[in-house]
Amino acid sequence: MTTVVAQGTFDILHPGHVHYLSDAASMGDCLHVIVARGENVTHKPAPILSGRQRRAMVDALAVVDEAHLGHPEDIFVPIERIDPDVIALGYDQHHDEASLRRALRDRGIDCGIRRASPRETDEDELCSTGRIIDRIVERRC
Ligand SMILES: Cc1cc2nc3c(=O)[nH]c(=O)nc-3n(C[C@H](O)[C@H](O)[C@H](O)COP(=O)(O)O)c2cc1C
Ligand SMILES: Nc1ncnc2c1ncn2[C@@H]1O[C@H](COP(=O)(O)OP(=O)(O)OP(=O)(O)O)[C@@H](O)[C@H]1O
Repeated sequence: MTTVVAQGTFDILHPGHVHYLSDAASMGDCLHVIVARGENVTHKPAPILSGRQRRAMVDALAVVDEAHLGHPEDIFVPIERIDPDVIALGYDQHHDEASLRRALRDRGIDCGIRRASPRETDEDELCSTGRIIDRIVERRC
């Protein structure tokens, strides 16, 4: 039984998220997803939707076995609880694999790190939360 963990903000779901989570699910038998707390999303604008709503939407996807709202202070607490075999990072996620590997080793967590693939996007698809919001502003405001 191979347990995989994926994580992200998942604000306003789009096909890029579904691709990432399907790819992560294909790396094992059971997929857990950690949904970032709004206060910890510091590298881009804060999410529009609440953590509770983002978690519920991710949890409803068929490829996801269980979605968890992330820990507010220590990102390794849910990892210790889930005890995954693999952490699947999104293709463009900013996390540095070497430092993540070191932090996992320091905490005594034995798991691999893999990268998901990017999705080939059709011209009529918007696979970015930021771009979906830009289009809403452009067309409705
Ligand atoms: C292994 C791992 C575990 C994480 N666990 C949490 C967590 O418990 N709580 C949280 O708020 N963020 C957690 N994060 C951080 C966010 O998911 C991530 O840094 C970010 O804010 C979402 O980025 P993205 O939506 O741009 O991909 C974790 C990140 C990693 C790599
Ligand atoms: N087109 C895509 N192909 C594959 N994975 C994707 C794609 N779009 C998003 N993802 C994955 O889903 C993860 C979580 O997405 P996130 O919540 O950061 O949304 P986003 O749409 O990338 O946000 P934004 O466009 O506002 O930066 C991303 O880090 C990325 O790895």
